[in-house]
Amino acid sequence: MAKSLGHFSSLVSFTKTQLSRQCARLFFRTSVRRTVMRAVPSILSPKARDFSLPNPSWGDEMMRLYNHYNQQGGVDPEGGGEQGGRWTRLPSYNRSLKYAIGGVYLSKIIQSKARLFTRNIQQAGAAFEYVVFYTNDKQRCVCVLQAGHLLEGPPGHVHGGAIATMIDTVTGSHASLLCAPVMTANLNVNYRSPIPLGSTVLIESTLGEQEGRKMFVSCKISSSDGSKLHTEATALFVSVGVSHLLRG
Ligand SMILES: CCCCC/C=C\C/C=C\C/C=C\C/C=C\CCCC(=O)SCCNC(=O)CCNC(=O)[C@H](O)C(C)(C)COP(=O)(O)OP(=O)(O)OC[C@H]1O[C@@H](n2cnc3c(N)ncnc32)[C@H](O)[C@@H]1OP(=O)(O)O
Repeated sequence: MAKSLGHFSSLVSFTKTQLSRQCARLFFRTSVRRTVMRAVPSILSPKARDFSLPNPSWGDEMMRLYNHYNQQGGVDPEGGGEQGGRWTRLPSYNRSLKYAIGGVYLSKIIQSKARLFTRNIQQAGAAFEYVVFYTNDKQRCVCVLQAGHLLEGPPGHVHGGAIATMIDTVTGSHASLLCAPVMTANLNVNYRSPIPLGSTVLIESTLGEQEGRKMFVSCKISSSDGSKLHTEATALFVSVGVSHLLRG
């Protein structure tokens, strides 16, 4: 009896040692993994950051318009609600290719360090803060843009190149919704009135004619209350094969 008890207690202490070793190993592995994950979250994080969600840099006007379009069944303030006027938010990542279906391998082949131009400034609110919504029928898109202080052109106002960038981005995203991948073949911009730095504006994109691979899109930028027209533009997008992107 005493012998079998001794056997039992040595078995327990052996199991305890094994368990504590395993726990220590597990703890070590977990804490190492946690440290690595903390150190390089952008590489290992399984979840991509969606830049079109609110962040603390968004001002009252940006938030008001975001909430307006984001509400389920939110309708166009200009009354286009019946014609596909429900708005859906378009997620936005800084690696559009990587997060497209089948794009993860292409993004490695093309350029692993590539980041979307409008989403690569670290400081929230410093440059392009924007969110794009599209209608059910995908005929229209609206973008709410808050233009940060790094986008200055004429003193106190937004740079024309930054405005053209946003027009290209919104109309390009719009064309991509219907036929990705696309490339801008032509962009015409008429600057009607300057956009104050720091202001929130609306960029509206409307799909025009579609002829084979060609998609014509028109666009206007107005003040957030719609009272002032800032910019008008037309764009032509041509849908391309993936091989066109690989050719360089
Ligand atoms: C799995 C992959 C997924 C990838 C996509 C993933 C995600 C996308 C999602 C979101 C994207 C996010 C944000 C979007 C942000 C920004 C968008 C930015 C887009 C750009 O910033 S992009 C850079 C600037 N862009 C270029 O760097 C283009 C250089 N260029 C070329 O690459 C070629 O030039 C091309 C492809 C345009 C055409 O070349 P091509 O050989 O394919 O076709 P071709 O020449 O035959 O033209 C076909 C028909 O278009 C007519 N046509 C052509 N060009 C014209 C012009 N300028 N004016 C009037 N008509 C024109 C022709 O007259 C003919 O018309 P027709 O058929 O009637 O004869």
